[in-house]
Amino acid sequence: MAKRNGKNIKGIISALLVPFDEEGRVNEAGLRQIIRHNIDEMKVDGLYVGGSTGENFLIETDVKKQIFDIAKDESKDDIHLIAQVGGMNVYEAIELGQYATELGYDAISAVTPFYYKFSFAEVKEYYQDIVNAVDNDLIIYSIPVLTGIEMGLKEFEELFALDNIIGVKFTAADFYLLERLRHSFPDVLIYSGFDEMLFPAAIYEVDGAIGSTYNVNGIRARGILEAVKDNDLAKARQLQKESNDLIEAILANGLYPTLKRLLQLEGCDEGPFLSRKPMASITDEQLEEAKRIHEELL
Ligand SMILES: CC(=O)N[C@H](C=O)[C@@H](O)[C@H](O)[C@H](O)CO
Ligand SMILES: CC(=O)C(=O)O
Repeated sequence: MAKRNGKNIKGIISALLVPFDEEGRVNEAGLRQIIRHNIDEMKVDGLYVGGSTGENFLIETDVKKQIFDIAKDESKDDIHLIAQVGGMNVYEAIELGQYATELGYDAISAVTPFYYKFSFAEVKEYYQDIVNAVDNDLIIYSIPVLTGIEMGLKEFEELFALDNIIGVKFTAADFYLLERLRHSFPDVLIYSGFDEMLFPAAIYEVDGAIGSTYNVNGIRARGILEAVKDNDLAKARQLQKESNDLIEAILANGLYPTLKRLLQLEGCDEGPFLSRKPMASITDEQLEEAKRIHEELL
């Protein structure tokens, strides 16, 4: 029986990074350190497990389950857990959704299916199939720049009308659509998906933010949400500026390898922090730059 805690998930949620070893296996000790770093140092409200940031589309179903297990075991009930289960295989999405629900995940999330140019009718049926089969709350993951699936107000309205769909991780720079969604669906949970645009998203009263850089920049991000709530826009803008100096440098140096290196420099030091092939692991030059980023921008 699902706990149905989805509606409580607000605030800063890190998209969990996963360190791999030379053979592409999960470095469990390192992963546990990253989870602890998020909880103890970044003070995050939750973790988004199995996202792009976790290199999730590069790994096997049983490894996805292993990562869900480790995240639950390490974080217990201290924070909210969202399991990203979506992909191009709806049967796998259902299997993973049921698995994470059994483990006690507060909600599941599913990216829109990608690669083939699916029609909206196909996308809707995909979500319908998942919520029919999984007894949990579901957060849509919309990231058109990577999936090619663009949805407007009408499409979101149809999806939000499905039972158990409670929110959307909105990873787009379309602030017009964001405003229309917020205004039209005051009870739907909306999470900002681009960390570099958290401040403007917060002005439109998103419920929280889900992103990769919160693994290392969670404190500033929380500061942005709080400053906007307190109507201190100058402070929020300053924190976004500092965050974006950091994010710009991270993106230029390679997003996931640099984030993993920054975590190592923050003391998550157990075992290899490699990427899953075909994603490249960090080079010596990138290591040097990560050191500079750590010293000057974090
Ligand atoms: C593809 C990807 O990683 N997207 C993340 C969330 O959706 C973001 O957190 C970005 O990584 C971040 O905003 C940097 O661009
Ligand atoms: C939220 C994000 O970065 C992800 O898909 O992992």
